[in-house]
Amino acid sequence: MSIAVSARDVTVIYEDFKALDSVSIAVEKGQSYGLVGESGSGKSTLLRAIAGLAPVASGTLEVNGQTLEPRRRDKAFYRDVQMVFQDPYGSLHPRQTIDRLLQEPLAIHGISDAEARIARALDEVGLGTGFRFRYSHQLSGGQRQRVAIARALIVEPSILLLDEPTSALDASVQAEVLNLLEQIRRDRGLTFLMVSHDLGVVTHMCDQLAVMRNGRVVEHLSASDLVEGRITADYTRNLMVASKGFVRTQA
Ligand SMILES: Nc1ncnc2c1ncn2[C@@H]1O[C@H](COP(=O)(O)OP(=O)(O)OP(=O)(O)O)[C@@H](O)[C@H]1O
Repeated sequence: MSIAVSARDVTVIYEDFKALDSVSIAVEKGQSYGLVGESGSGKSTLLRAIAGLAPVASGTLEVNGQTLEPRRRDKAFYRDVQMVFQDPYGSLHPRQTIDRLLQEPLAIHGISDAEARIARALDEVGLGTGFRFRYSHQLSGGQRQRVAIARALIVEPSILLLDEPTSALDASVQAEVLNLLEQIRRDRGLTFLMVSHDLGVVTHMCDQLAVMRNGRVVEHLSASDLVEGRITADYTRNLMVASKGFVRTQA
């Protein structure tokens, strides 16, 4: 099995604060990998380090077999690795139409068949072309997050970095968006690296996970390790108690 994303002994230091301390993970191609831990444990910092947005002091990052320079990413990387953020209000300009928001990444990457791609992306996220000329401020939180996902998908990445993609949404909308993401992952054969503070969400979505605390990985687990109780760290047990449990989703 080939590796899509690898971090080896990655340390990130903000001024004098060590936000990541020698963190290693390996995400296989096509896998859905979770990063879980309480607030401030370093989950988003790891995603940002992969995206070239955090000051990596030491260690090695690789994407699809290519070693990444500490803070430089080439254009092909920004097409192949897309991020979806927690806040669908902050990440989409409210005064732009959905059409404009979807055209933007196509223009950045010099992709020409906009009509077909916009129609496909809107269909894939369950919005349809009727939404194309609406403004993002006219949409609900769940609809906005669908647009954010469409914006990531429209350039045909192989990897999605998902930073708490549903935690700003109501529970029922959260389940719908998680189901949608899982469907898209399967249909497109994508690799997911997904951050959540909620072990229930990660267990539902991910095959493998790393439990993080104070900038370190406490343990690496598979989803079945969790379900069958093969846990070694008390910290992970406490997270399980604090999590909402499994997110109930419709098939
Ligand atoms: N730009 C920055 N400058 C200084 N410290 C930072 C910066 N970004 C993050 N940190 C610190 O690094 C630590 C890890 O932050 P990070 O955002 O990765 O945590 P997290 O696990 O994603 O938390 P949350 O679930 O609250 O988003 C925190 O203590 C945070 O205050």
